[in-house]
Amino acid sequence: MSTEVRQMFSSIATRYDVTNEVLSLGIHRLWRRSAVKLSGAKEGSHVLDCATGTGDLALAFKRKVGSTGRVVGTDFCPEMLESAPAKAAKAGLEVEFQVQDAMALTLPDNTFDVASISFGIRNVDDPVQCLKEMARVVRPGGRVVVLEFGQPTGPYGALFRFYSKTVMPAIGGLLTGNRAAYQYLPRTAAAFPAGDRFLSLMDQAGAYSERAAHPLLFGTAYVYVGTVR
Ligand SMILES: C[S@@+](CC[C@H](N)C(=O)[O-])C[C@H]1O[C@@H](n2cnc3c(N)ncnc32)[C@H](O)[C@@H]1O
Repeated sequence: MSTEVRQMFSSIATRYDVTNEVLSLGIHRLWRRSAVKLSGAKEGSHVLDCATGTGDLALAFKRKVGSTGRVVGTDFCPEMLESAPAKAAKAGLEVEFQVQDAMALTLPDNTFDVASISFGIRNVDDPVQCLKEMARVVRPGGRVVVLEFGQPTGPYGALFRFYSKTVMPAIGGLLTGNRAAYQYLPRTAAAFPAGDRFLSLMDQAGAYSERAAHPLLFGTAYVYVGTVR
């Protein structure tokens, strides 16, 4: 499973950013800002961004933590990471990037104030293991922040499902040449436990003293925040 996921991301890596921008109408930037705000990261904080892909959330964190802070962006797909260092350099931001599997990080315990993952946790083989692993590398009292799609309901939800099932694969396929990837991404988003169901995964991880779900745009996405025991 993880090999197929890695190959899929590798095939869309060079077109990922432009496709993201078009398909989200730029809204992903606002969502990332919310994730950074809710993480409690401040000047000087040490942050790990898992499944960082092309590094957008890592860069948003670096803007927050400043030159005294440290941000490490990790992903298990080297091709997704490829453009990240140049993006950071262009923005004048110093971020470290490493190839790492979010389910088995080769980083010491209690290293970071915050660990984050955006639109990545639904792609890992075992989200509970990933939540444990992220908590392991965060100091007690620090936070784990997850940004992930939800399943909005009502008339807006119907519109969103139509958009995900038809518009996303068509445009994503056109821009990347991999229509299947843009069928997989909304399909996994529709099936992934959101809201209270994700909070119970956080409970199963047994690593958080508090956890909360913050809906964005009528539940189109959520920011989940866990305080590490
Ligand atoms: C939809 S992209 C999101 C990228 C980025 N976080 C963002 O918000 O744009 C999902 C990313 O998760 C990565 N990924 C999936 N499973 C992973 C794992 N087990 N360990 C590390 N990265 C993983 C993929 O390589 C891909 O870059």
